Amino acid sequence: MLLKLLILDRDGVINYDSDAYIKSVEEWIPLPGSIEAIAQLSKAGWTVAVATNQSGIARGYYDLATLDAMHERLRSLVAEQGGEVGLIVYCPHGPDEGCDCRKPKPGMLQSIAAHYNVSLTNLWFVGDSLGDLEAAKAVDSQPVLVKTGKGEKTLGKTLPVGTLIFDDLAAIAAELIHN
Ligand SMILES: O=P(O)(O)OC[C@@H](O)[C@H]1O[C@@H](OP(=O)(O)O)[C@@H](O)[C@@H](O)[C@@H]1O
Ligand SMILES: [Mg+2]
Ligand SMILES: [Zn+2]
Repeated sequence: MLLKLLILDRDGVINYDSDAYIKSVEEWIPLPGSIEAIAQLSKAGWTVAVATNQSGIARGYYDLATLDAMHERLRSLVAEQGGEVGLIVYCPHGPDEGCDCRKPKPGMLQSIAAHYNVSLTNLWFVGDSLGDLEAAKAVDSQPVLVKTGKGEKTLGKTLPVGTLIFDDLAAIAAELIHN
């Protein structure tokens, strides 16, 4: 049976983003409807994974223990709604380190697809930044833009051909669960 896998960007898709980075669990605040959306998708048989740039680690704004605490918070909130979060992959590197995992490079998408042994082709990757969409396009996945976080600003840029656009994660969940 084909695994129903959905990959999400984190900041600006699941939780509020900030130009000052999300530096603590207290600053990590879910966007309206995002926890419920993930739980509903999970309960409908979807595996929901996360691919997130976290250059704040390289910049020294917060440490790995804090990042893990944010992700434990995400997991517990979704669990409270009866759902679960799959693999969370992050890039802790800075823009100048030349790593393979920092979006718009597709390394994190490739890692997640390999973990679940699924094809990246047409796999939906949901993000709010152009780099998210470009990462998806690079591996023939389906770029999906949400208008939350930096999404409205990203809308003004030249998007990869075929990018799907939704208001928020709740709208994506409704689309995937009911179609
Ligand atoms: O949206 P995801 O990938 O989950 O995470 C984005 C964050 O890592 C941060 O990425 C930074 O970009 P730089 O890494 O400084 O280019 C800035 O855009 C911050 O506002 C943002 O919080
Ligand atoms: Mg983002
Ligand atoms: Zn990296």
